[in-house]
Amino acid sequence: MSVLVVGGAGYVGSHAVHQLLEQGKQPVVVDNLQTGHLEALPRGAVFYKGDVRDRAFMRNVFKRKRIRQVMMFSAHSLVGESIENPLQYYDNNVFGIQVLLETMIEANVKKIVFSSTAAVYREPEEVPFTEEARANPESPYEETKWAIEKMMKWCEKAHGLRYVSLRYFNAAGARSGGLIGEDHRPETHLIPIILEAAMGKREAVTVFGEDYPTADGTCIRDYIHVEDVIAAHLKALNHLKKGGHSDVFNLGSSEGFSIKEIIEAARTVTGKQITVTSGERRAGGPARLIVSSEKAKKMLGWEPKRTDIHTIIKDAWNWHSLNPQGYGGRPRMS
Ligand SMILES: NC(=O)c1ccc[n+]([C@@H]2O[C@H](COP(=O)([O-])OP(=O)(O)OC[C@H]3O[C@@H](n4cnc5c(N)ncnc54)[C@H](O)[C@@H]3O)[C@@H](O)[C@H]2O)c1
Ligand SMILES: O=c1ccn([C@@H]2O[C@H](COP(=O)(O)OP(=O)(O)O[C@H]3O[C@H](CO)[C@@H](O)[C@H](O)[C@H]3O)[C@@H](O)[C@H]2O)c(=O)[nH]1
Repeated sequence: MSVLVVGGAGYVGSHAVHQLLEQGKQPVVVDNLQTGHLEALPRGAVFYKGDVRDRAFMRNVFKRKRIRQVMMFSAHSLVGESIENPLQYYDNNVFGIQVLLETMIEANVKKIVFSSTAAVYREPEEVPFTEEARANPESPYEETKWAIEKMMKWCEKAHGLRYVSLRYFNAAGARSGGLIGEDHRPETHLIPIILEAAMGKREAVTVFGEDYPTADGTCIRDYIHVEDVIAAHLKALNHLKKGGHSDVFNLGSSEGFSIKEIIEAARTVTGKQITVTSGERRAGGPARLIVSSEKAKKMLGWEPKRTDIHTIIKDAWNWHSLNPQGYGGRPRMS
């Protein structure tokens, strides 16, 4: 059974490709490689280089392969950049999935698992928060994810599409063995930045704001192992395959860590000195974001396995240590 993985050469998507193969499924990857890496794809994956917004290209992919289900990862996904370039975000994220859904429906493929974000909620008063918390996107990035969830809902009504939307926060860690991992350029995410400082690739980590209303003044986030994120995607595919209805699920560890706690954990894991400097608050950065994943556990049977923050950082450190230049210069794996 072929599963189309749009954005499968990216950080999160490439972990999906590897897990799909492991489960005996055939991943068919579409990626324009704007932020993804060909070297992240195993030989067993079918790869089509192209843009999801290109209708003719997408029609051709559906013609050539018998695709049954779709996983959608491709997007622009930086909050700050989206505030500066909103139309670029609507184009890649909203128009991108519009073309995907059009070509899926034409090809009579009606099951999709979508990577949303838990940032659609902003900062509810009570944490951890459930799917019932009020959505309140505050940046074009989050707004596009929210709009896509509604787009899929209307396509269900009109065309019988069935979807699962997974809302998560900070995906981190890497597949064990160090073959694939996080390599964003430029890197903006906290854990890889801390590890680059530990490796001496950058002088210091700048903490964005130390005056938040939290115990140590730094932002608290919910970090989730990327392999657990993908395990939930596979459970969601299975839910749809078995005839399950469309739904939205939060994914998280239900535990929050402050920036200073993450830095301290990274010092323990790596045994390296990590220099820290103070910086201004980053735009669109709420103090405390922690989700409840009880619904995904109950309805999808999902159980995250790598919840310990030291394990998450250790797996990321293994990838960084084995690949100090990221994917740069590395041959495609066999
Ligand atoms: N990384 C996180 O912590 C996190 C958290 C919540 C949600 N998400 C969501 O998960 C998804 C994947 O995130 P990521 O960190 O792996 O990002 P990424 O940039 O590593 O991966 C995105 C992939 O999509 C490809 N792509 C982008 N636009 C495309 C287009 N128009 N056509 C074809 N391919 C295209 C890129 O080349 C890349 O390989 C995104 O939708 C993101 O919003 C990520
Ligand atoms: O050099 C840095 C980088 C980050 N931070 C802080 O560390 C925390 C985590 O930052 P980061 O790893 O960039 O994640 P978020 O900004 O929380 O955003 C992530 O989580 C969002 C919620 O889903 C996703 O939508 C985004 O794609 C994903 O990047 C935030 O408080 C940042 O302000 C620093 O202090 N210094």
